[in-house]
Amino acid sequence: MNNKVVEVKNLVKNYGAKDFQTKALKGIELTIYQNDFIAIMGPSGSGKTTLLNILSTIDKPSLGAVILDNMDITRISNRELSKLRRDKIGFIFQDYNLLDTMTLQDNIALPLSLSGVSPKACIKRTQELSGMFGLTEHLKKYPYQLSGGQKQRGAACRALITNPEIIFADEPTGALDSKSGRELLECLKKINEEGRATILMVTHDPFCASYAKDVYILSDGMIKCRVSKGGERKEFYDRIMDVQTSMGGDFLCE
Ligand SMILES: Nc1ncnc2c1ncn2[C@@H]1O[C@H](COP(=O)(O)OP(=O)(O)OP(=O)(O)O)[C@@H](O)[C@H]1O
Repeated sequence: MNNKVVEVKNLVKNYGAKDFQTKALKGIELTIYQNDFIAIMGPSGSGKTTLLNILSTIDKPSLGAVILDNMDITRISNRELSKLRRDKIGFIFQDYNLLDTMTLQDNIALPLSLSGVSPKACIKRTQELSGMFGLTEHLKKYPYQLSGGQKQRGAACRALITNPEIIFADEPTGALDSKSGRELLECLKKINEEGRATILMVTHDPFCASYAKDVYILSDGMIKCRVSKGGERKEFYDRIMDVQTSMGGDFLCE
């Protein structure tokens, strides 16, 4: 059995004051093991973003715990949080979040250089990762000279460069055309299969989710079911679609 990376215990999130409360998460229990590739799906308003924001330390829960490295990361100091975000967690956002004034190479290497790694080692690691993501010839370019797909693959390299314990991805293909989305997902799948990344992504897209190994369906702030891969991706996609249909239609955001 693989090691536990993140343990989510009885996570509750209520927004607003007592009389006008929205119960966004109603007691989520979830364990993420090393080398998992998990997709969280669910209808609009089911709590996906809320869950991801709490797991990735952007927001705090009303109740419950998120254990990473024997620490409850919902209760640590800001200083410990910065270190945790820098060393242990990688993020891939829908809109890339690359810095416009830096080349792709410098963008990818940024988390490493901030950690004080030598320029030579930064370049070596950047070249290795960017090669895996088909970006070698684009490293000297600035973000405005790159396609959306190239930018997002660059953002994935930046998320991976410190070898974080876990990568959180928020609709990573949301702004990409289908070909670029597929290229990104193939890269993430490969790096996960090689045992180099544990990934949790939120998506409303069954095609995107079918690249994961397990899909958790959120509904009304609770995990309603888990669909695990087993066979081929296409067969997994069909099963995800079946579950989606059986739960009353598609999960597309409005
Ligand atoms: N800052 C907030 N204040 C009050 N209510 C909020 C806030 N953020 C989210 N909510 C509510 O919490 C519930 C869960 O929202 P959340 O954004 O997590 O859903 P989601 O599954 O990510 O939806 P979508 O797929 O549309 O992005 C919704 O009912 C939403 O209206």
